[in-house]
Amino acid sequence: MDRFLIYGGNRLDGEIAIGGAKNAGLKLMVAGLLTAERLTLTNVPAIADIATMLDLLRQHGIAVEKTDESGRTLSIGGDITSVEAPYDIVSKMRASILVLGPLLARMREARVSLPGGCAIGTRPVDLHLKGLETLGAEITLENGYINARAPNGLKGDRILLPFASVGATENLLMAATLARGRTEIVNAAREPEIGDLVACLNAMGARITGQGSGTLVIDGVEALHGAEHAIMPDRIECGTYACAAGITGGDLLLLGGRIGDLGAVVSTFEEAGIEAVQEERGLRVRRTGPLRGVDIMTEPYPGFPTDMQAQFMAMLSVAEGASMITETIFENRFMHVPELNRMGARINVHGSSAIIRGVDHLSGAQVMATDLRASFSLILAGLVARGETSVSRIYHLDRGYEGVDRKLAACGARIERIRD
Ligand SMILES: CC(=O)N[C@H]1[C@@H](OP(=O)(O)OP(=O)(O)OC[C@H]2O[C@@H](n3ccc(=O)[nH]c3=O)[C@H](O)[C@@H]2O)O[C@H](CO)[C@@H](O)[C@@H]1O
Ligand SMILES: C=C(OP(=O)(O)O)C(=O)O
Repeated sequence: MDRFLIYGGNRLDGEIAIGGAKNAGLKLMVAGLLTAERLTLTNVPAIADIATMLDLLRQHGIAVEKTDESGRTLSIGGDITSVEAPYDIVSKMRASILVLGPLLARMREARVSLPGGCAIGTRPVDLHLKGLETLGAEITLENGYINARAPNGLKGDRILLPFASVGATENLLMAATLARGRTEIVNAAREPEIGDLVACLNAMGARITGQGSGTLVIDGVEALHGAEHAIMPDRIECGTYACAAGITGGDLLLLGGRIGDLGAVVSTFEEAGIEAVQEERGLRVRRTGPLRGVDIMTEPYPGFPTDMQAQFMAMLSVAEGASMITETIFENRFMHVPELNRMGARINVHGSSAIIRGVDHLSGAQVMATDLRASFSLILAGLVARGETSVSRIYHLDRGYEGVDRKLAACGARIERIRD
């Protein structure tokens, strides 16, 4: 199992290229199930989750080809020969559940393994299933699988989501593009990745309006056609490297980064003493003075994203004063706390809140990554810790970040990947 060795203390200066967004790319690949024609995606990141989604699409019989040398362009298309998403793939990556709506819409049946929980929470899919039932699907759960049928096709209706779930919004949105008549998704999630999916689906011939308003209106069409779409830049990768500039007191130009996608993260950076300015080539991020403690509550977009919580916690562990972070999206997303505390942080968790008392310095230690964003919080801590930090179980990190050691080292970090 690979690990990272980091020698802390260097300030980061330079440029880092931000890749295509994992949380947009995965759904855009799934959108390829909605048409027999070719969907071409560009700006595809080279991360493990994209490779897993590629396996899943191939399992459904879809041909996926890399059409340029760098592998950043994928051409997806063909006939669906299997409507089953098996446990061994779904258990590796929860986003696999998103094939359910498109398979039902196009093939009128689907059999998808229940994803189950993961390190950050129980993560049920009840809202996906209830919404599809509202569109006329018959759903049963058996032997750990969701069996879904819509023998007469799906039929548009009004769906009120009790919580603005990202995945449920995406699953229902894709299903509704091929349903008969009009579907309204009320209290739909407003994350920028959903905007990217809407843009691609509309380019494929879907009729969707209302993105960003909280209500999506979808007028179903007979069939979708091929299209070409560039995956949006990854706002979480961008925010993560912005934290690397912040914690090391550096100055980074995050190429391709877009301030407009960051929502509440921008004002939180400002409060903490970090300036983020949009430049022509990307987002310039630098520290303007000492790091200051801030209070954060995670919320659906445009609120502060749960996917940036762990990275901010690492940064605030060396800020002046105290901070409080309240996690409202997932019930178990503080797994990085004991590891940060092993490096000398002073963090106490009380229920869904963590109190972080800033310390003068962290010290290098052997720590273990527990999930994707937690992994990067340990790297951030390692970048400023005194001495050597070893972060193990970085397969979590490889799910969603490309070339971390290369990108950080190019800006002055001392980090190396050890292949044990
Ligand atoms: C691949 C991808 O894009 N993942 C993102 C997506 O995950 P994901 O799509 O799973 O996130 P959701 O918005 O659906 O989930 C948020 C909360 O709602 C709960 N819930 C969700 C669906 C449901 O049917 N029932 C239910 O109770 C979940 O358990 C969780 O506590 O959005 C999250 C919230 O911004 C991000 O942290 C993830 O990085
Ligand atoms: C939680 C995340 O991803 P997933 O939903 O795929 O687990 C994430 O991207 O931080």
